Amino acid sequence: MSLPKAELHLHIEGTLEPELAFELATRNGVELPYADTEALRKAYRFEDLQSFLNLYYELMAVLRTERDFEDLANAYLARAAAQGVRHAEIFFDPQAHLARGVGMGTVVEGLWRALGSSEDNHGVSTQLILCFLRDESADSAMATLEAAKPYLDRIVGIGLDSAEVGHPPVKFREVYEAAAALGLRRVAHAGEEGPPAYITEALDVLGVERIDHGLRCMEDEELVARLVRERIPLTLCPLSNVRLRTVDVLADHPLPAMLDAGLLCTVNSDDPAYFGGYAGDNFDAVGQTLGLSEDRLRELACNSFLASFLEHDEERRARYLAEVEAYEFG
Ligand SMILES: Nc1ncnc2[nH]cnc12
Ligand SMILES: [Zn+2]
Repeated sequence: MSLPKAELHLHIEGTLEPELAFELATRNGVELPYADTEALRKAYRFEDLQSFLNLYYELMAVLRTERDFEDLANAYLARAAAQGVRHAEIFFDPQAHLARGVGMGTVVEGLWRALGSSEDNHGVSTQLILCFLRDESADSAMATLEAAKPYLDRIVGIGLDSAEVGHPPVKFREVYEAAAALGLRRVAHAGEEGPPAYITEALDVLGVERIDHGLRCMEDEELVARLVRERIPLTLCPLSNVRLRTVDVLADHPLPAMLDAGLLCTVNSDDPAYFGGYAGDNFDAVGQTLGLSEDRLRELACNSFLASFLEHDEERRARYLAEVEAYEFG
């Protein structure tokens, strides 16, 4: 669906399509434990978040040079643009690269080669969000923030991802405080597999402005009321939820109930190469399977721009919102 939209929950490493993975493996002399793209695609059957993360981290071995990160980002931006994405706030996972000896500069400069010219090349404005891996230590997160300091002009904010259960937000209190002092915006994954209490903690302890996923808020009526009252955006990822078995089937997804409750929901793709669809595919899927009306789809698209970190450019935001209003469904 080419309805104009912002993508606010997208891991750039999760856009690594099998074809590009093999191309980069060949270019860098990295051996992948899969015979070909077809064999790799067959590995894309996940039991839960961890089983996905195992493959996600394994395949990152092919990303080694600035050019690799540039190619990865350009491939994503071209696909996103074709599906109506006008603005993308893109996560990256530096710790997963630093651990392999790939430096912060290689990652950020490589991504920036694509992001810096994205408006001209793809018609997509972009921002970059550095994510900490919550299954690594708080000290490691702090060292990562330190390593990012020379690149802060390229980074709008910080996030928190990877294995959620057992790694509550409070573990990262100090690093979020340090990031806030640097003027960085704050988001965090919470309530994907973890309990509603992690959502509350992310708001109260980490001071986040958006919750990534947040699906499990629906188990706590008071929390839902608070999220509605405080207009906290949730960056939902419906196809991801099905692939990672957070919901059994898309038809059971709580998105309609969440919209009815007045939550500020957005629809995003998370790791589109792994979960069977980019942003527009997610919109198509919820439109068709959940029977969302055109008004609801338009509301989701408007929400994405309202929830974005575009305050510095209200003129642009107004232009994007006008594009949503003017969009004609086919
Ligand atoms: N859906 C997800 N949840 C947590 N960490 C992630 N890293 C990449 N995708 C993720
Ligand atoms: Zn995610």
